[in-house]
Amino acid sequence: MKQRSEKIVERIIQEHKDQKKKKNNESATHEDFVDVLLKFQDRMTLEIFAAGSETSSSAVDWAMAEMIRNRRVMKKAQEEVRQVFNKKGKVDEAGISDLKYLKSVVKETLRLHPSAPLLLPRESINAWAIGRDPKYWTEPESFMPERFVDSNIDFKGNNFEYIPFGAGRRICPGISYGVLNIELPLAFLLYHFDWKLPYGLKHEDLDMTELFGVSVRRKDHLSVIPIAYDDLKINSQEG
Ligand code: HEM
Repeated sequence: MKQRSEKIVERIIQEHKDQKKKKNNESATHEDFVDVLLKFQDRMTLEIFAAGSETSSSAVDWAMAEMIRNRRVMKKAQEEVRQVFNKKGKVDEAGISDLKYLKSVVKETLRLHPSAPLLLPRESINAWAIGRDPKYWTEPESFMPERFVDSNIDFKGNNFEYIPFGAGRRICPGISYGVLNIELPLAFLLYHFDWKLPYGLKHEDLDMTELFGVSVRRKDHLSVIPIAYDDLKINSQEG
């Protein structure tokens, strides 16, 4: 029964799409309810895709850059990830909740580098500046995930000094998905690889210049050399 009704809906959608193609060449266009729904669906899909992709990928980029610059943090986060997933030999979603320190790394990343710094469309609020305000944060310019380890501050907009996802009625509806979309790739990157900078660059000299816009991206692409964990394990067994 379900299959039959799905087929009927699919046929209606296809008919409307075909008609739309035909109508594009004619001046007078008449839209019915299905046409409007199709338009709405396309826009929604696009908007949700846009809202959820660059925000998370820019956070992953900044988290990696901060950890590469702060070797102590990288070591601690990597040890945690490997300790949690070593038995399984691979990273999976189920183990992410055990990554207490990595979760703090993500929080600290979004404090210093909120993906939507001006909380668009609320241009009057600057989450970037609030996250670095010395009234609320000790050593605000330092990357110290420890500040979140035993703290109650979360992403839900209850603490106005920390609002990377906004607050109140229009708070980001994609928080859980967005955060997982940062934590999971980071866990993969830290589990499977060690990271070093090319051309003998010093970690502490890594350029962190920001490029401001709707989002705050790195001005320069992050170029890093991955060293596979499997190779490291083999080398340490041989040596
Ligand atoms: C790191 C990831 C993300 C960050 C930092 C982020 C941040 C934000 C911020 C600051 C807002 C504006 C809140 C306000 O106006 O007060 C927002 C709104 C929104 N976000 Fe996100 N977001 C992220 C991921 C996502 C994902 C994954 C989705 C969807 C799957 C999503 C969907 C939306 C939508 C639909 C709105 C508009 C809500 C409204 O106006 O009622 N976001 N987001």
